[in-house]
Amino acid sequence: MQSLTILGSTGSIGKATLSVIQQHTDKFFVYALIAKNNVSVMTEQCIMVRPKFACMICEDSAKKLKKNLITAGKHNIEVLSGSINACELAAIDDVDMVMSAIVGIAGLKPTFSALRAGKKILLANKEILVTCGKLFMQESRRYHSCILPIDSEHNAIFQNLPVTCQKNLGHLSISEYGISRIVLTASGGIFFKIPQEKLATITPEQACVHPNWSMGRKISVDSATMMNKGLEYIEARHLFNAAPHEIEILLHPQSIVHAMVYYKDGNILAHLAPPDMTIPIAYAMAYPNRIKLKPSSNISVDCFNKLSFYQLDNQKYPCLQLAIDADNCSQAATIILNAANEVAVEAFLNRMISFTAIPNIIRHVLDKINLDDPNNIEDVLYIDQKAREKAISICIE
Ligand SMILES: NC(=O)C1=CN([C@@H]2O[C@H](COP(=O)(O)OP(=O)(O)OC[C@H]3O[C@@H](n4cnc5c(N)ncnc54)[C@H](OP(=O)(O)O)[C@@H]3O)[C@@H](O)[C@H]2O)C=CC1
Ligand SMILES: CC(=O)[C@@H](O)[C@H](O)COP(=O)(O)O
Ligand SMILES: [Mn+2]
Repeated sequence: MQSLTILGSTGSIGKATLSVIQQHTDKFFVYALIAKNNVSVMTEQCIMVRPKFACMICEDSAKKLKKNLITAGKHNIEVLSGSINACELAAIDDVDMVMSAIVGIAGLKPTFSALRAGKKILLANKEILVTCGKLFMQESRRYHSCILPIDSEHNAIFQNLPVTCQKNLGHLSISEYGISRIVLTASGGIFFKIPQEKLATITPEQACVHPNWSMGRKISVDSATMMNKGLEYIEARHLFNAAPHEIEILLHPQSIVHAMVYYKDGNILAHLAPPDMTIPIAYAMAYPNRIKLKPSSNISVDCFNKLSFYQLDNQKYPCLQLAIDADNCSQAATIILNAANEVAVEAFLNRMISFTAIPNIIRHVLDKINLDDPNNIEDVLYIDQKAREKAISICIE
C-alpha cells in the first residue's frame, strides 16, 4: 500500500486524484488532505476517504471542518491549520507520495518540503517550475526525490522518453538520447474561436469554459490567454532540460494528441488519450507499472479522422510570447511574469480589468521591475512579492 498527501485536494486535480485512489483502495490510501478554505468539499472528502490528517490553511476554516467532522462522527481525523502544518504533512515519514496540486506559487513551500524529504512528487503545479525550475530540479537530485509530471502534455512527453531520461529527469541531454525536439500541443484557447476584436469583452464565465478540459478557474483563464502554453514551455525547459530550439508548440484544437517526441532517426512518438486528468494521474501514481481506470470516454474512429494541427504564430498570442521572452531573459523575469499573471488573472476574475488587459499588465510589471536571479526560495518569494505589489497597484489604478 502506498500513502499520499494531497496538496490542493479540493481542486480539480485533487478531486481527480481521489477518484483514482477510490478505484484502487487496495494500492493507495490517503494520509493527509490539504486545502485553503473550502470547508464543504473538504468535509465530504474526509468522510469519503477518512485521512489521518486534514489541514486547512485558513484557521477559521479548520475550526468549521473540525465541527463538521465531529457532527459526522469522524472523531479520529486530526484537523490542523496553517502552512507550517501543510509543509510538515508533505514531508512526514509515513507518506510515500505527494500530489502537488495547490494552484499558483502558494504551492511552492509545501512542495519543496516534500522534495527535501525525498518523496515521490506528482507534480501538477506548473508555477513552481516557472518560478524556480533550476532550484527545484537541482534539489530533486540532491534529495533523491522522484518527480512525475502530471500536466497532460508533460506527462505525455515523459511517457515517450527513453527510460534513462525518465530515471534522470531534467539532468541529461535529450539530444544525446536521440531526441531532436519535443512538441507540446495547444488547444488554442478562446483565440481559436473568437475574433480578435471581440476579446476585450470576454467575461470570466466565458473564459473559464475550456472546449475540452474541466479545470480550475486560474488555469482555465491561462489557457484562454495562452499563458498556460507559455508556462508549459518554461515547465518543459526545466523538466526535460530542453533548449529553446528543442521545444515546439503546435495548435491542436481537439486535445487528443497531448505531445509528440521527435527522434533523430525519423521516428515520432505521439501520445493520445481522452482529455481526462485521471489518466496522467493514474499513470504517475502507478509508475513504472500501469493500472486499470474506468474509461471516462473513448476515442472513436470518427474522432481520429477529425484530428487537426496548425502551425502557431507566437506574435498572435501576447501572453505566450511574454513567457518565452521572460524565459530567454532570466529566472527573475519568469518569477515576475508569474506573479503579474496571477494578480492580473485574479483581477480579471473579479471583474476589475478586461481580458485583453492581462498581457498589458504583465508587460508593464516586467518593464518596471529589474531584480537579480534568486539563489534560494526566500529570494524567489521576495521577487514574487515585489512583482505582485507592482501588479496590484496597476490593477487598482
Ligand atoms: N486542472 C487541471 O486539469 C490541471 C491543472 N494543472 C495545475 O495544477 C494546479 C491545480 O490546478 P486546479 O486543480 O485546476 O486548481 P483549482 O483551483 O481547481 O484548485 C486549487 C487547489 O489549491 C488550493 N489552494 C488555493 N490556494 C491555496 C493556498 N494559498 N494554500 C493552500 N492551498 C491552496 C485550493 O483550496 P480551496 O479549494 O480550499 O481554495 C484547491 O484545493 C495548478 O497549478 C494548475 O496549473 C496542470 C494541468 C492540468
Ligand atoms: C489538462 C492540461 O494539461 C491543461 O494544461 C491543458 O493543457 C489546457 O489546454 P490548453 O492550454 O492547450 O488549452
Ligand atoms: Mn497542460
